[in-house]
Amino acid sequence: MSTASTPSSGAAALSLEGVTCTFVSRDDPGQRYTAVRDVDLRIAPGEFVSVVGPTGCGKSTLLNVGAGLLEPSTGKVEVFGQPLKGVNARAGYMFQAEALMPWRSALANVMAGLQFRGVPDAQAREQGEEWLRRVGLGGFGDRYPHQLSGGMRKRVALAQTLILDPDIILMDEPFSALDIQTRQLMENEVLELWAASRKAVLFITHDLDEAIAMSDRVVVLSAGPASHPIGEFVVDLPRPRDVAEIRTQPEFIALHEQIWSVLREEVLKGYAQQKRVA
Ligand SMILES: Nc1ncnc2c1ncn2[C@@H]1O[C@H](COP(=O)(O)OP(=O)(O)OP(=O)(O)O)[C@@H](O)[C@H]1O
Repeated sequence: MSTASTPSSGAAALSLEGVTCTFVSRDDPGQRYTAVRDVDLRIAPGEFVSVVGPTGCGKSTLLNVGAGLLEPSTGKVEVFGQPLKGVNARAGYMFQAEALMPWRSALANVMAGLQFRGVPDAQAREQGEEWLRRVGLGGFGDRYPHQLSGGMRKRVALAQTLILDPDIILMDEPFSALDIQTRQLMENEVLELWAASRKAVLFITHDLDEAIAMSDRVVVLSAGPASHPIGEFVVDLPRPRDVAEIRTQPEFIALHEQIWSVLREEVLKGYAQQKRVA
């Protein structure tokens, strides 16, 4: 197994150490459910890390911990060497669900974060237009979310996240609702934008192909309860990458086989659990 360690020099952009999260059980309020247990996860500045694992294993839970939206039951969370208190102000998020404000145009959506930060309107507008151009939506600023396709809405959401220039980008299955062609276009766009500014990225996905194609490192989580990392793989495929083309490379296929051999059993366990619950 090409086990990896994060570059150790300097503080991690995001570091989770011994993180455990327990919830009141949804089935039996008298019981507690341990979603993740004793998780260590470090993302270096500029590193693109994907977390894969079976459905319901705790991927979003870890992302929420990194975002500061969920306080772990035990464990330590640090952002650039500082303990995280409250919401992670150095992070930007992109979630699976649509987060655009339907009453605002695309441009107004992209500008919103800057306006909330008190940036004067004219400046926010200028930057908003620039970001819409960067995500290929130059002429669409006055459209409302319902007038845009799913892929275009994702581009607006991407611009909305990146305009704030976060040092850490947290993405929770951002493209899972898109058709495969649009999805691959968006993945390539994200890689291009990432290459230009090299932020730390924590990317959550179900899709192992997507994880390998995008990342520097793939972390595999075990099935829950008490999910934890059971494998870590360095992806040393050359960049820039085209996510559609790279899948045909022998190195990609070999790595896919290697990771899948670890992930497969966990996916089966996760699936069996879901069936029991259903
Ligand atoms: N607030 C909560 N209260 C109770 N249980 C919760 C809560 N949040 C998450 N869980 C449970 O913790 C486990 C992990 O959930 P999480 O959403 O992190 O998994 P996931 O790997 O992101 O799932 P998916 O792949 O389906 O998106 C699940 O069993 C879920 O039901």
